[in-house]
Amino acid sequence: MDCRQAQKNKATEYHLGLLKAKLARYRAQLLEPASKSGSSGVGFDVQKAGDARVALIGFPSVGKSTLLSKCTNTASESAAYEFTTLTAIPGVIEYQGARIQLLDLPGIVEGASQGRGRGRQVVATAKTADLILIMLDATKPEEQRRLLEIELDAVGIRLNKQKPDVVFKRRTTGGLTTTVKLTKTDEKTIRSILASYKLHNCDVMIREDVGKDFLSSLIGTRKYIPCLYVYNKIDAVSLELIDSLARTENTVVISCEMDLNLDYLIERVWESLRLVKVYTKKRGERPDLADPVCLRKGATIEDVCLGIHKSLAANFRYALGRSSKFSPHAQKVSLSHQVQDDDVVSSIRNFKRDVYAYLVGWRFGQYIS
Ligand SMILES: Nc1nc2c(ncn2[C@@H]2O[C@H](COP(=O)(O)OP(=O)(O)OP(=O)(O)O)[C@@H](O)[C@H]2O)c(=O)[nH]1
Ligand SMILES: [K+]
Ligand SMILES: [Mg+2]
Repeated sequence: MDCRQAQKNKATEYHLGLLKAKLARYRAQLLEPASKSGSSGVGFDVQKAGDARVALIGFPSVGKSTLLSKCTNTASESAAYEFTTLTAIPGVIEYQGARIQLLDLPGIVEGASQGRGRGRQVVATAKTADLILIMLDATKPEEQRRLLEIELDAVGIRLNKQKPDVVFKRRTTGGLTTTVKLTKTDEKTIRSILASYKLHNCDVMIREDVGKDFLSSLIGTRKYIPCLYVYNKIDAVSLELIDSLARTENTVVISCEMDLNLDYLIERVWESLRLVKVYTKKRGERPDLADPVCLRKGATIEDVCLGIHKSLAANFRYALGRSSKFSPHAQKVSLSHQVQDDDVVSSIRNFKRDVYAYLVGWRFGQYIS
């Protein structure tokens, strides 16, 4: 070996050494308790994109990155060692005309919510998701699922639970209305809870038999997020186990490596997101089926307008509603009118440059002009 080659090798070794040290430091951080200044409850700095965000949460090496690489055009490194993924990696699933952001995240460990390593950052990111995929290794003991639920619960994430039906408005005067009989708590307790949060000047309307913890959902510390439990690596377990897992509620079994059931998983993701597709249509033309506006269930004409262009809602007068759920005759509906899946929305400008939006019927995929 000549001298130059030896020097080159030395330089390479040096850089590799630095790189390895850096990686080792990152990996150590993932397991360290959080410092006071460092990893707070703030999520990774990844822009929300597309129509919905789905976060992958799981222990290390369950196959999160393998799944991202299989379902999207983004490659995320996967390997047999733990903490291969060190940050949030977004990919896009295109399905039914919707663009769903899938977020690959570092594996978390028990105690993540308490600040073990980057776990806080991971669970904080999960809180921004429209759907959480709890990814599990089918070859590992069943308790893994409960351990992850505990971590998410600790940061205020309620999985597959309905948000309490309570309306809350800050006002200059206060008032409490209950429209149902309360059995788990009483008005006096609720008043004292409100007072303890110094919420004297607000209107609270309780329309459900809530418990004492309803308030945390009101002030935003609780998030109600749908969740699917995804058992990976079913290529390595018995048929009996696969059978019983697959029959469990909100559960999908897959094998990333063998490409088993991945299409079905995406179908279930789509279903769980409960997105509503609304097609836009230019006057005299057929609706644009290739590029629907995707909205949350319960979305209104106003949301549709905002999804198309900001100015549309501002110039809005009324909409003519003729969705499949309504009579075949056009009728006026307001901005707050809720749209249905497969509705068609069309915008027209009249002479005064006012913008109207109206719905026309779309039934069983059959366009009624
Ligand atoms: N048998 C089997 N192995 C799999 C499957 N999917 C992934 N693996 C393997 O599991 C290991 C971990 O995969 P990763 O995708 O890196 O897992 P991860 O959850 O992203 O891991 P971290 O980023 O370290 O948290 C790799 O060796 C994969 O080849 C599967 O369906 N079956
Ligand atoms: K891994
Ligand atoms: Mg990974």
